[in-house]
Amino acid sequence: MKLLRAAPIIRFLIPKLHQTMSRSLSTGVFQNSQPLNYRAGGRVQPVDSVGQEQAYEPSTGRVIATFACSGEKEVNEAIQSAKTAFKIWRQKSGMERSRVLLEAARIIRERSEELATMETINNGKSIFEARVDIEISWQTLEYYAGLAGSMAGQHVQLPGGSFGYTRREPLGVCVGIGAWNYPFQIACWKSGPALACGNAMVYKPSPFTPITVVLLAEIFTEAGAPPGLFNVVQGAAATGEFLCKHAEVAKISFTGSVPTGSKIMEMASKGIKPVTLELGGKSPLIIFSDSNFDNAVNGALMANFLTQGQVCCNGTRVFVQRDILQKFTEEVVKKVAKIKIGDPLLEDTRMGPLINRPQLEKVLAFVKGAKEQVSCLAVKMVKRNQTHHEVSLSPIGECRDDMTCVKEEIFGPVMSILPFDTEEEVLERANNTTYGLAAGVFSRFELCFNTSTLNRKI
Ligand SMILES: NC(=O)c1ccc[n+]([C@@H]2O[C@H](COP(=O)([O-])OP(=O)(O)OC[C@H]3O[C@@H](n4cnc5c(N)ncnc54)[C@H](O)[C@@H]3O)[C@@H](O)[C@H]2O)c1
Ligand SMILES: C[N+](C)(C)CCCC=O
Repeated sequence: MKLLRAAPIIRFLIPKLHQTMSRSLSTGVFQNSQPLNYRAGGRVQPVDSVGQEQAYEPSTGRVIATFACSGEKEVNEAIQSAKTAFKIWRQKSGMERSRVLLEAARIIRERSEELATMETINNGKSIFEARVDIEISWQTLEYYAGLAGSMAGQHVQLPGGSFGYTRREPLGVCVGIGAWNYPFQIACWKSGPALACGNAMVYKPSPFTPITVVLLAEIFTEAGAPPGLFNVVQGAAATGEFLCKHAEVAKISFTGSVPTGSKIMEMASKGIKPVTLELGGKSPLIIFSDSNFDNAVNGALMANFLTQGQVCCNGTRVFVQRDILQKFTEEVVKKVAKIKIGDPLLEDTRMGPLINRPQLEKVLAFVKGAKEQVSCLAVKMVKRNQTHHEVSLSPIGECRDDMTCVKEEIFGPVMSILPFDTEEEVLERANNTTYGLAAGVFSRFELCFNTSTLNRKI
């Protein structure tokens, strides 16, 4: 049974204003002291390791966790733990599985402020955004809980009164490997459908963000999942490879970059394992001059600066119809200047730091390269914060399709603005990318589009 895939469409989420809740943690305080691996229903230290990693609090650059990367033996232990739970879980009815997922969703909702705070500390995104992430996380589990009870096979009438039927059966032990930009949410996207369908899971988060997924593992146990149903191994590429190559893994669900996705597919092919890949993007956002101007500007800001621009489906190639180009660029620059950058745990902060120093350097190199490619380029460095993982907001004026910053995924707060004249021209250019992930259109006309072909219906 395949894991279900989230719709690859930009959703212009309007974050809700949440009630301010009391928090015991502030920036610069949290220090992890517990094991970060999880198997057989509890936190454990790995039985072997392939090196060590450190996780940081991006807003201060402090090390908040030092942990061993799980070796081959520990990966095997986690898979055996999942196998044990699978034997119990696969016998449960959909309704029984649904109850556990609904209870997990309820606990997440109840603990959402604590979870959002931890996500902010380890990832750097503003608490304002992290709350939305946690809300989407429990909604994801609720959604799959809703499907669990109604999954059924088919009955096929055959000649002579015979019949055939199909059953939907779980695969077994599924592996989830996640990225660092939405640590808790990605773990829910993967575990929700896998567990709802009767599978067990071993999950490996990014070594940059090891903290919150272990809280999810504890929540599943508290919700009534059999011990071993959802396990966590920590580590980087080597640990991920042990997981992908393990003979008893039935399926791999991966979220991350295109180069890693390609390696995962290759490893999976050796064991003829099905894979689900959620990879990077360089998505177009097309703004026609007839669109509601304020909506379009706000949409472009969200599609470029959410989570400091570190979002897979961001609309980073912003195509703007030429007659509104100047007005649009001026308005974006004005609004970007007002985005409050700072301590991500403060209520009014809307942008925190990038995930780490290498990511910041990568982003700044793209901006520098863009300046070199176009002499009249307007790069607006609006503001930098004072911590060591500074953020620069850089809407880049009048880019060309052949520029590196337009072709490659930057994964940072950089918006490339590209003028266009006609609908036919922009559809051609929007689709001219090696990535296929999301797309957005602002217009007053009725539109239909998919990730590979954009068609405008009047
Ligand atoms: N499409 C989506 O839904 C989605 C969502 C979030 C992020 N992303 C993409 O993720 C990328 C950013 O995340 P990242 O930097 O963590 O990506 P990444 O590819 O570097 O790492 C992703 C995960 O893969 C692991 N990994 C690395 N090498 C591996 C290997 N050889 N074998 C097995 N596992 C391995 C990492 O440890 C991490 O857990 C961006 O490209 C972004 O667009 C996509
Ligand atoms: C659609 N969300 C909620 C912004 C999540 C996107 C995750 C991709 O990086």
